[in-house]
Amino acid sequence: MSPAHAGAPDAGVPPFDWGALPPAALADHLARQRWSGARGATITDVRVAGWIPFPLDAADACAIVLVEGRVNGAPVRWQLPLLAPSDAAVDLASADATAHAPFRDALRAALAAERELPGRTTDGRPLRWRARAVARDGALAASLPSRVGGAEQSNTSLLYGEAAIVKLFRRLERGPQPDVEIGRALATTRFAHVPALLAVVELDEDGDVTVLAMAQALVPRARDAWEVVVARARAALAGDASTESDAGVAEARRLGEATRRLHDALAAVGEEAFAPEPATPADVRGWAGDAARAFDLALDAVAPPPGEDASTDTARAFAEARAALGALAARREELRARLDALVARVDDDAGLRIRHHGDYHLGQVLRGEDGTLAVIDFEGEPARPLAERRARHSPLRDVAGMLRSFGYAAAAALREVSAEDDVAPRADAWEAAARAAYLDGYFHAAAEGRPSYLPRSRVSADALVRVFELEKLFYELRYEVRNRPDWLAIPLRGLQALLAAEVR
Ligand SMILES: Nc1ncnc2c1ncn2[C@@H]1O[C@H](COP(=O)(O)OP(=O)(O)O)[C@@H](O)[C@H]1O
Ligand SMILES: O=P(O)(O)O[C@H]1O[C@H](CO)[C@@H](O[C@H]2O[C@H](CO)[C@@H](O)[C@H](O)[C@H]2O)[C@H](O)[C@H]1O
Repeated sequence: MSPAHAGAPDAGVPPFDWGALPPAALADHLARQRWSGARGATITDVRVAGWIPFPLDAADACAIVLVEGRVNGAPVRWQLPLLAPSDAAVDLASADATAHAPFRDALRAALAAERELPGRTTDGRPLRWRARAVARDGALAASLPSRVGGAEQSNTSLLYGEAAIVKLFRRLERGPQPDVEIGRALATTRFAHVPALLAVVELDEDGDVTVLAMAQALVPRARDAWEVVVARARAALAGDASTESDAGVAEARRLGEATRRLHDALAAVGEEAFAPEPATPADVRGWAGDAARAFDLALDAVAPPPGEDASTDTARAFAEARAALGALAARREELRARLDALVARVDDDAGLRIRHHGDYHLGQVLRGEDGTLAVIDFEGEPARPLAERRARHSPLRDVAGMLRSFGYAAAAALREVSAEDDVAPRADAWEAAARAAYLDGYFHAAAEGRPSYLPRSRVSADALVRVFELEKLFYELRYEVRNRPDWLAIPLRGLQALLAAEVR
């Protein structure tokens, strides 16, 4: 690669030709990252689409590089903050600027100063990187020790002391980013369980705006509800029912109440993009269709990859999932009939479609040291297109997501105990108690009665939750195939339980 002119370099920093990064090295790097959403996939047509030179105090060339490619034929765009790779082999993993403290410092300073930086596309059109403050509370003003977030996540988060967290969105789509949109909107409501939005970074391409990053107030020393609830499930399995597990059920009820408050607030935001709309019988049929389609996608996802080595643990997990989904495929008509019966049960009593969280699970609720809850990550399911993630939907989809998460927590605790301990019935009992408490918290949180966004009858509400749980479960099977094949058994356990209840 020839170092060539690449925008306006800082004095003393050797210029670097970002446009000449080899597509093969980029494709290989992306296929290894969870944040690419294409881990293990073949990424084709990879190219550098543009870059914004990012000045650092240190003498390293750095840029926010925009990369385009196709995953299974669909176009995807990513942002890669990179330092100029020093080796001829172009090791992009070690060039990731987020791992480099001077980059993190420079990013914080740029956010605090609301900097604008010029860049250009590979074909010479201008780009603008623009930081904008949302709250001027000084959380980003001072230099603080920074680190890269350690959580398993879909993007990359940078933490600054105990003050702020900056999330760099990795897969980019033009238009409003729901995480920012909902964070801003909730700040106008009485809903207190959301960290303050501090700043936003946008990319301006001749008036087309893409959100690149957001800064939020950090909840210091937070534990997420996943950690807390799995600990409770573990205690329940150990037979310590009197203390920890009872507390787990109380925690589930509190989460139910917080979810209800979240939906109350989202339904009350006075903006066009948030205005509730009626959920029609056609919508309900569409949601059942989504669940059926999610099943087909899950079935495709567990197909053996070409040249699979059947002796590996991953191949065995795939084979197990294939067998379970294959058995269900043979009963496809039955599944369809069951979905139709659920649709009929709801009829015209589906409530309203409102903005909702969209990827709600225990990992999305933080618990501060004082026990305060904070809901994060309003981006929606990362694999869905932006338009779907911003669409209004039944809020019961979030309820179903959290119920699935209790199933995950029970299964995760179960995985830790020896197969000889016959504790599966205890895991089932704990999950049933947590589910019941969560639903009780959600439906009975308020003395003021049922809000108009919920179905009038609990029978309709429960039927909708069932449809969304099935859809989520099939989504999870696909998610685990791509990201954690050794966790495939978890949604499979949920599938068996749901089918025992639903398809007879
Ligand atoms: N405001 C916050 N305060 C403390 N930790 C946070 C905050 N926001 C996110 N985190 C941490 O960062 C992780 C990833 O955040 P999340 O928004 O879920 O990212 P992603 O969209 O990439 O999955 C969370 O699981 C949590 O551990
Ligand atoms: O990265 P995101 O948090 O936006 O969401 C994705 O990753 C989640 C896992 O980190 C995944 O959630 C699934 O696993 C959780 C336990 O790790 C469990 O609590 C959830 O119920 C289960 O769906 C989520 O589906 C995915 O979109």
